[in-house]
Amino acid sequence: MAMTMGELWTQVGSLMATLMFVWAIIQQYFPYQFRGHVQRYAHKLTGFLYPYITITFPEYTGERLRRSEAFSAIQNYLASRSSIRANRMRAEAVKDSKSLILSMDDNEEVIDEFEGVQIWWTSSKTTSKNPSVSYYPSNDERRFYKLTFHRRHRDTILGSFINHIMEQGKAVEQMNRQRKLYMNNAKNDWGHKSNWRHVPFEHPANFKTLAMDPKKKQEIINDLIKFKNGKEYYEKVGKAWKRGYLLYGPPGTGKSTMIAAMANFMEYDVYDLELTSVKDNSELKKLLIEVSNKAMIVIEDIDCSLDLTGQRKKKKKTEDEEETEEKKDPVKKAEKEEEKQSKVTLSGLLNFIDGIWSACGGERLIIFTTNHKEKLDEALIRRGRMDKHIEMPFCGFEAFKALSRNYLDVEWHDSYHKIGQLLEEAEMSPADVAENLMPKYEGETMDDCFKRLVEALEDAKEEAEKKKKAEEEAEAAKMAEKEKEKEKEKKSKDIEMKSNGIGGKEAKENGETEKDEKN
Ligand SMILES: Nc1ncnc2c1ncn2[C@@H]1O[C@H](COP(=O)(O)OP(=O)(O)OP(=O)(O)O)[C@@H](O)[C@H]1O
Ligand SMILES: [Mg+2]
Repeated sequence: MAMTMGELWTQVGSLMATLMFVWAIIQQYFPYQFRGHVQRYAHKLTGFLYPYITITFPEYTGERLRRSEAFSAIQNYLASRSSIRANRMRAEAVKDSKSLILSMDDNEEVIDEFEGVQIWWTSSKTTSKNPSVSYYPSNDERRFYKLTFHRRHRDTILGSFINHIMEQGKAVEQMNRQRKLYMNNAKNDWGHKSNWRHVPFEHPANFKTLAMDPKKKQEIINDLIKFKNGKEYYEKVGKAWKRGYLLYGPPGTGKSTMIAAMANFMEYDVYDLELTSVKDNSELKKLLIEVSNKAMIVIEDIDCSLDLTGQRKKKKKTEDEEETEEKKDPVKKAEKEEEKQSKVTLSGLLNFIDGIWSACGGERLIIFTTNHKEKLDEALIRRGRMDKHIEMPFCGFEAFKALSRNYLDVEWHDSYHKIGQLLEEAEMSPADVAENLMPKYEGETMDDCFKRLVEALEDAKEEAEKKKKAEEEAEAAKMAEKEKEKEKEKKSKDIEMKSNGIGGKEAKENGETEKDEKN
């Protein structure tokens, strides 16, 4: 019967112990010069008797005893391999991980397989005999994983298996990682080493509950997947691995919700950049350098962030007017102060998006949102900077259906036809539709919610009609005014021409008399 690995080890282990004991005695009697030769022969003999290779991965490495990346990767890799779970496991809360990591307990052994090659993993620990005082908790207890395989598979293991476990382990770590929402520190926020502060990112938005045209949604999902898997492609075409999205549309149409859904889908950290808190272009650059890979940099309401458009301040107010306004509204005053202090320019921002520094690090999405796309500088949103422009429109019928599925768990209702028609005529944001669909008190029925929505849509329709009528009237008045102006201009031109005509004749006559006199 074939010997199991455990039995083989027991036998080989006792043989090795005997050999080591004999070797320890022998080396006492050998002169120093011969000891190297004897050691070499001893290793050869061991290799002959024990055809397995072992690799040890200690938990802490280096002088400062940092937790080894390889150890963590193996821990995650083994935890993800359900087929090779050990009987005794230990659960650990690892820093930045959103769930407990289960790994095999000390002195456990599991069998793994890679490309038909059998591999043995053991987890052990050594305890130092001279415990010393240290800041590092595991200084006297060193854990390690040991990988054992037959020496005939050396190339497979060293060539591809080690890379495979590192990649797999890191991917699992990425999935288990507690994602973070970063925000840039205000200039006067002293005492922070980093320019970013963070909190756990726990937004529940996802593409399933995001209400929008399904085709458009799928297109965005496909675009994101292509980007995520596009490392080689970006390398091939010589482009930095980043992509810009511009989300535009009226308030409450789901731009911020879309950002959260994207971040959850991609499993990226989110860096919410408040441009008004950035002192100048060089501070902006510093912030960029600190952004990690697999991240999403978001600048919300880009048209309001800074005077990047040159058009934002529509009407110049007099200093007196501004002063009285600021006195009345302290928030406005604070905003004004911030604006005065921030010297980030359009070119600084363009550099931030696709300057040479933006390529330091990969797999990043840059997202801008705005309610007024037309106000933005063309250079800021051209393809290459903002590669994909996504319009978030008022609520359409498909988006409404998704919202009623989310909020009321319903696929169809008698009022759907009417609501569909009203949505075409009235302009209502998904935020308003959702608010009307949400039950307001215990026992409020689905019918009540739909009734409320129909009423709200009818009001909105009326409002939209009024607005349209007012706009048409204003347009007509403007046209009439223009016509009047034209008429007035024409009249004054006619008068001018008439008077010029007479004047011209006189001038001609005068000119001729002058000529005659000369002759
Ligand atoms: N398309 C949508 N799908 C699902 N929920 C939505 C959608 N649009 C809006 N909502 C709901 O309305 C609320 C407001 O939406 P959100 O903050 O995403 O709008 P916005 O477009 O970012 O608005 P603003 O331009 O004012 O920042 C969200 O909390 C969300 O619940
Ligand atoms: Mg928003």
